[in-house]
Amino acid sequence: MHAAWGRRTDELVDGPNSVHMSSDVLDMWEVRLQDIFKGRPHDIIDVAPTHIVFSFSLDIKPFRDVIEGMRMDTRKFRYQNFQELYIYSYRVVGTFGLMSVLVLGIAPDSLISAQGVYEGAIHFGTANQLTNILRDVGEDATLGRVYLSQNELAHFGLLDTDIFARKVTDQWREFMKEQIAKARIYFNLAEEGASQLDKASRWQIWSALFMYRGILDTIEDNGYDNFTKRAYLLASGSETAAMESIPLRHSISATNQSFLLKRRRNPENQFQSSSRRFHLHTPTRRFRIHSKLSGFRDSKGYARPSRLLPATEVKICTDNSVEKLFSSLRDDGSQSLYKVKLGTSNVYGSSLSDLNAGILLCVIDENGDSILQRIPSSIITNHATESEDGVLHFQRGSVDEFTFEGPKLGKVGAVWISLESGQWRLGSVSLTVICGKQSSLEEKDEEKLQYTGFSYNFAVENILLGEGSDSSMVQLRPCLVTELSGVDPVTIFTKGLPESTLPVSGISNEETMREYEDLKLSLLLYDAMLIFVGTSVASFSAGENISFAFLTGGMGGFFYLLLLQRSVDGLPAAELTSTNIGQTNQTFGGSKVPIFVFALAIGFTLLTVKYGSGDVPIVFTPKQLIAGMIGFLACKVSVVLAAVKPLPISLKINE
Ligand SMILES: CC(C)=CCC/C(C)=C/CC/C(C)=C/COP(=O)(O)OP(=O)(O)O
Repeated sequence: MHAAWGRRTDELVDGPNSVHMSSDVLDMWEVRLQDIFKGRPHDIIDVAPTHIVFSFSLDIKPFRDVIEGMRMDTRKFRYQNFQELYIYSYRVVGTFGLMSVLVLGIAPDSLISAQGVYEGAIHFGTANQLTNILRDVGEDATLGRVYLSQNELAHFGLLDTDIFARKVTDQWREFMKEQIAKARIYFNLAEEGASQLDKASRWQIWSALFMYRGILDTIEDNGYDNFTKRAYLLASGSETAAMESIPLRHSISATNQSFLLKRRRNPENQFQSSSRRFHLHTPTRRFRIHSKLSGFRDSKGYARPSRLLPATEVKICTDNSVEKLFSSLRDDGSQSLYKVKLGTSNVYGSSLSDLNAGILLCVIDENGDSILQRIPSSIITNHATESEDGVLHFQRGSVDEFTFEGPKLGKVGAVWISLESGQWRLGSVSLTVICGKQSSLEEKDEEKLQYTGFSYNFAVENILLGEGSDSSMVQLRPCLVTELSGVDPVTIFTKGLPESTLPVSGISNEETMREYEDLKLSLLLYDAMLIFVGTSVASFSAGENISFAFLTGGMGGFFYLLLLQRSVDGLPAAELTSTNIGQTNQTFGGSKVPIFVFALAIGFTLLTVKYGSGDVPIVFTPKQLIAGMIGFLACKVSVVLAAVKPLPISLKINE
């Protein structure tokens, strides 16, 4: 909770929107915090904190104190005495220590009271903050900030101006010696508390204590010149800089909440910025929030993931993994298998821009029961045989399929999709959930286990998430729910639903074919209408012969269109698509030949009736030739009409 929430809070002051930082923003942040504690997360990244709050029965007080620390940071640039500095240190770091104890755990055979351990944690925060302040005196001075007790400075005859002058004087050295001694006292007090932590967590805290203490040693080694030299841990060099860049908050959350908040270090961000505020330095910004500050979401209209349930890690969907998952699926109906298909848009630049980032997926059922999953951009499986090993996901035009096992949810009401950092354009989403149903005795004998499930489709149209977009998260509600049942769920999982049951998302083959069929039929109908109208007009205004010539030309044009359509249908692409369209093709496949034959029959009948008697000489006047030509050209006019406004005939027929 504290890691993810702290990181987001840190973003407010250090992130891209920090320029908007104001007391209003902090007030809003506090409202969001209260909502988390009421079980009403505003967005996907609030889901994990909400879960942790309820799982560990966390108290809201330290979180409020963090926000208060931020308020201090926006308005307070001088600290009169150590007391003020202590309060500030507690708020921005000690709070984190306090919250961590619950996650780290106290040893059952602890020699001191729980309160003593909590105090140790606060002391660690104080020691760490004092150390950071001493390390960053020079950097803070360039920002016009002095995080040192004014009274203590005065005690050594020092003023702010001495700090801005950046001179290592004797007074400064004496002052520094006293400050370092004080920080060491707090480290010692922290160590007493750390020794009472759960055995599994102790080593982590001890090593952190050891590392942070090293900063004080380095300041001494630098002759107390913290104006122009930065004290790295242990010694200078890339290795130590890298050590420094693994913040404790980070490693604690990674160890203890890994099932929820897996993240990697960003190798680009190895150096720290000025250490004030939360000291959640650059590497911790893996959970960057890209929503603009104006983008605080109104939670009305949003699904409420009020109860977060654990699920297994996400795996790449392969025949192998699906079979394994199904074989391990409990048949008491309490577990379900989930398969999610995430398509990345085809639009240029849609690929996930930050390869260290993951996609967050939250599946929320109608009762608020939810599963939160982090899907990394590349999943390394343990099985060397898996051909998909290390494949990069979320690339332009790709459709990535993942599976996981989780508790049985009710009907899915919504999914939330978000990305940790960078930018990504979502193209399509579908979700299939299969639940093993307990088989009856009779069925058990036959070893036939019935599976039930749902397939959910979501209408998605190239949704840009992250940088460059107003939002880092999207909520999708299912637009089509298909109920599934049967005895062979593996096929549905690996091969997907039969094409005919799939809905259209974007422009599918089926839709394209329907449009094509509409176009074809529109052409013929428009042409037939033009021939009919033209012939009628000609017979009233120019006589029978002219109208007959028009009709003959029109019929010629009609045949021409039919032949043209037949040859287009014969092209490989059309054949390919027609095999996919199933239903649509059946509707029109049968009628194509009769229309052609019917039209031919009418044409021949007309000609036979007209000329078969031998009364009319088969010689055409120029007027008749022109009328015939105009009749033929009616097919061209129908091409224009059909292109401008195709008649939606096939859709209607299908419906
Ligand atoms: C009983 C006991 C001692 C419990 C330990 C509690 C605990 C985990 C305290 C950590 C406080 C601390 C040093 C935070 C700084 O983390 P950071 O990663 O932000 O540090 P940085 O800003 O200096 O890099």
